[in-house]
Amino acid sequence: MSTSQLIELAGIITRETEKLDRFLKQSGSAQPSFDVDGPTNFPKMSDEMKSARDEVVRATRELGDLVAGPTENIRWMAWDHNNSLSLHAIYHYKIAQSFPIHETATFAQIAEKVDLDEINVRRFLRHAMTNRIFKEVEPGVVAHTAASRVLAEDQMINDWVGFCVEDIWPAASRVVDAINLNPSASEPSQAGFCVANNTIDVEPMFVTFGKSPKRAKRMGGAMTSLTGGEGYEVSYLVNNYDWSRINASSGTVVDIGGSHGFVCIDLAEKYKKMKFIVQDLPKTVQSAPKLEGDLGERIKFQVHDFHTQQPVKGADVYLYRWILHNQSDRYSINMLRQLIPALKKGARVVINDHCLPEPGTESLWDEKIIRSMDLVMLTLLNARERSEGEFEDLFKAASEGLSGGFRFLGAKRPEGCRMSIIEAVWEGEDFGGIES
Ligand SMILES: C[S@@+](CC[C@H](N)C(=O)[O-])C[C@H]1O[C@@H](n2cnc3c(N)ncnc32)[C@H](O)[C@@H]1O
Repeated sequence: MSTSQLIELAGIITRETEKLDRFLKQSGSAQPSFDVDGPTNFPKMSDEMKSARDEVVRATRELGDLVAGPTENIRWMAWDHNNSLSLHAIYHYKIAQSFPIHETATFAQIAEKVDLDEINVRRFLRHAMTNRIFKEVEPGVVAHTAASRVLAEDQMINDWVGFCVEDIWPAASRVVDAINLNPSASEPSQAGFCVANNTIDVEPMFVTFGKSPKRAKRMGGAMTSLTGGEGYEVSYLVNNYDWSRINASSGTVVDIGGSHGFVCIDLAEKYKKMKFIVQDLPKTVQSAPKLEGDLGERIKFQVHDFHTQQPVKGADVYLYRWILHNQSDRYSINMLRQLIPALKKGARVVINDHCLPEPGTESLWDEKIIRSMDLVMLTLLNARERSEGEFEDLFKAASEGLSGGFRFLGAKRPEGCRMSIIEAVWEGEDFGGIES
């Protein structure tokens, strides 16, 4: 009798889990645990161990889904929002912070502390406990777990949860309405977020957040929590692009939407001859820290709206990091066109963003994260993540009607990195002029 898929998956789980277990023991690392004192993250590990861990996650999910069957899976998947609901209540009422992590509290004590009816405290927490957030150590008595401890102690995870449950979730529930109203889904002020916030055709999310320091700060923390994780380090961009070629000719990089210039600072520390212009909106440029000495000499800040014509002519690289995924195709194409009057022949446009994989080329879990990111961009801004082919299409559209134009050079994802480096070269007319 041939081995069934179930047994095959179970075999993978056993084999790969044994590898992980050996690694944890040999490295003297703590065993994973749901206990309040359990580790909050898996320890750093080699690529081989990372792939063992990925296999355990993939195979256990696949096995679980197979034995549950499609009807059950769909039935309960459609209830996923209840996870957001109990998490929202915990976030909103600061329940994780309501009693010390090594102590217990009754539902009644928590209710009094957070000023919420006991029946509601009980039902939110008993639901969250099914996700191992808190546990009931004896009837009516609650203790922390590793997960509730993270909520109690990690401000950035709290920001992430708050942004997801209070900003993204209500907006996601209005995306279909937003598309029905405006099927092209290309205007940032017509996104699901705007329907949910009564700002449709009034203003995009960033303007709404600009009026609410609390929401803006929370989104900042949420982004730091996401992009501060493994696979998002600036070092991947610094170490996986041929900057030495630009450095050799003391070339210039324009970092468009470059915030406070931290990418350019890292590049400038490694490449001593390169020069940089960091462009951003007035408020961001004004609040950028003053750079001293050599860094101050080589890194300049400039106010520039990237929807308007590029003022720095003849630079070697125009860099967009975490920029184009905030824009629909219509706006992205316009932004690339706005570069053209500044471009010299051979100038490079470098994009550092997610690049959607071909379907089925990554684990379902990794694919789900990146495809969810694409849905979130739609939800908040009518923007999108793109595949390599879709990036190429942007450059083709920006070159339309021009002789030469952009030649797409491709996308590459450095090993271990979640983002890709996407590049095109300008082969149209030389508009470089004098570098400003
Ligand atoms: C997601 S952040 C990316 C920052 C940085 N490039 C990085 O790698 O983290 C987007 C940046 O674009 C800037 N920005 C937004 N709209 C802009 C505009 N119209 N013109 C120039 N910069 C803009 C924001 O102020 C912010 O610094």
